[in-house]
Amino acid sequence: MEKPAEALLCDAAIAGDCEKLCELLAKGADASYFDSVGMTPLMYAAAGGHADAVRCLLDSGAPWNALSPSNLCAGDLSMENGHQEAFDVLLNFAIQAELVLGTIARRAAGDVGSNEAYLSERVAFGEDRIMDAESKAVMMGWEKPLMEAHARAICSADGRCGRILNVGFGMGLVDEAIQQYKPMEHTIVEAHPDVYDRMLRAGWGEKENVKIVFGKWQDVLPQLGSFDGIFFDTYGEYYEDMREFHQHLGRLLKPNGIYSYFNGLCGGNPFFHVVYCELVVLELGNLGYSTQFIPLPVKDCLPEDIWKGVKHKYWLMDTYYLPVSQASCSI
Ligand SMILES: C[S@@+](CC[C@H](N)C(=O)[O-])C[C@H]1O[C@@H](n2cnc3c(N)ncnc32)[C@H](O)[C@@H]1O
Repeated sequence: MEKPAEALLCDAAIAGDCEKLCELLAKGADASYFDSVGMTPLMYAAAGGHADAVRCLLDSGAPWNALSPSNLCAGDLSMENGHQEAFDVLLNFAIQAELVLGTIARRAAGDVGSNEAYLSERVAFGEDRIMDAESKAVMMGWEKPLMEAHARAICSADGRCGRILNVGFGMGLVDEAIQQYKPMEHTIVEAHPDVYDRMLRAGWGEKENVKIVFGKWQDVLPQLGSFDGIFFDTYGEYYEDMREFHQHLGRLLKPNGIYSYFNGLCGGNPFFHVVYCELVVLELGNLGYSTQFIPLPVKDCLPEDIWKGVKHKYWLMDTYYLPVSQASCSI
């Protein structure tokens, strides 16, 4: 008995047989098919490094972001197996797709998302974490070395620590690290009333060089001046919100200033993470900023039991890529 067209599609993808793939697809075989082990033809083509087959399947509507039962997408499989050409084809396609999708989503929504629910609910403060009402972690202590590295990056513009802005106080880890550099002025924007209350009780309101601005960054930006270093790390917001923040960098960041953000975008999947790193590079590039990533190993910060009691594991990779952005002309 002849196999179904989609099973033949998988066979052709495994073999990298583009002629057969084209023939099957032209006859209507479904490029988004998952076989009995949860794999798609695109995943097979990517795992085998068949770049032309990957192209052909993507052009026929194969979903680039479909996940296997082990939570791997075609891009992860090309990456894991060291197939650079197939990886590049997938990466370029994914970036274009997300750019288009973002534009469509913005048009449909009319505005960026909102984290009103998070801001109106209580948060719980633990020794090494802040949790929201749904048992998701707002901030965790394991990020301390990352926050110290972010502080170092944004406090070094022109070799001195001038005016610094941090958006999102959380556990105050990055702010404690920023204080070590004795900034001329240190502005902190925080929107959650419980976090704000806690920072006041911890004495942040009395520090001479610290100015706390309570409110959502979206609402308080007009009150802020311009800065030598800016760090952005909010919670419950989307990529679109950060993208919106970036539109204000031209006014907020001084010409030689340094901008960085918590790079947790798609922290659960290596390929999606690369796609979003590249997307930010591209979008900041269009705004006149050049971005470099400093790789930081984080495996040792994440012992097995770190996620105990946390509903969503927001970071699953061994390396953190710390972004450092500066106006292209100042580099
Ligand atoms: C992940 S935590 C920041 C952690 C911080 N970098 C640290 O070192 O501890 C995010 C913080 O952003 C705040 N936040 C969320 N949305 C915000 C908004 N729109 N404007 C200002 N702050 C916001 C949250 O209440 C939370 O305190």
